[in-house]
Amino acid sequence: MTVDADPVAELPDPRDYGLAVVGEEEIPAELTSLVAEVRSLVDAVARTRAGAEELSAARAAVAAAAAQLGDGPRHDVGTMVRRTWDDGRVEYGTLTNAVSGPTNAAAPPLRLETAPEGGLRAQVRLNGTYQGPPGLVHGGWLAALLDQALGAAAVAEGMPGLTANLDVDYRRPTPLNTPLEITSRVTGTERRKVSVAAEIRHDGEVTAEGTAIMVRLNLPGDGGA
Ligand SMILES: CCCCCCCCCC(=O)SCCNC(=O)CCNC(=O)[C@H](O)C(C)(C)COP(=O)(O)OP(=O)(O)OC[C@H]1O[C@@H](n2cnc3c(N)ncnc32)[C@H](O)[C@@H]1OP(=O)(O)O
Repeated sequence: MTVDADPVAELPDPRDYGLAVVGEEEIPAELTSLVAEVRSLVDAVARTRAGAEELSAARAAVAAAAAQLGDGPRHDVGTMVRRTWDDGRVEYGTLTNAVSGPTNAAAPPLRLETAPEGGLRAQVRLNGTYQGPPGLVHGGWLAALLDQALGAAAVAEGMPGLTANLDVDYRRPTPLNTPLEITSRVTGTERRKVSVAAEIRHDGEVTAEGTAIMVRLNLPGDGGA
């Protein structure tokens, strides 16, 4: 595929588009650990065999926690989180992104990093709440993980866009509760189309792989058509 679209030199500040922005470093450590607790709680609730008394006590404790946070201040839906990479690059994602939002307890604990060989990589372990077939990750979640990694690869190259097309191949069953490696990279650009590829591996073997066309957002000063 021809490469005829340059990445934008600097991504615009979402605040210029009316979106609130929170710096990743501003997320309190207490919130990060609360999110981790809630993820464990959801898994525990999904598989508990506790008796009625314990369940009632747990429900009351959860209701108390919900009441404590329920009336407090909240970020607006659409709030962006700003991430500053070691080399000074800045990128934005949604704070409560369904697949990697750092404050979203319903999202897997996915954090993509720059890979030494180019593109992005992450290690993630999916608990029982991501289950499809017995002991295996649900294919919809695998597609979601690939979509996120694919989109983030384009963002990391300065070419944020929306997924126009996503192809997923499931090569092998993907187990729960074990480390999975996710990799992604840009493979080409053509006008506003950014081609991206990603894989999920377990024990070094590809269990799922995907390709996508991300259509770049029309941003001021970019090289897109
Ligand atoms: C750190 C943070 C990381 C964040 C990562 C986020 C990852 C998550 C990504 C998502 O989940 S995005 C949400 C799911 N996707 C959407 O909601 C997109 C919905 N679709 C649209 O909004 C529009 O269809 C779209 C923006 C994709 C394209 O509409 P446009 O009017 O802007 O573009 P246009 O139709 O002019 O097409 C531009 C080029 O893309 C091509 N194209 C459009 N749709 C296509 C398609 N489906 N398949 C292949 N190519 C496609 C089209 O042929 C054309 O190619 P050429 O330059 O060669 O002429």
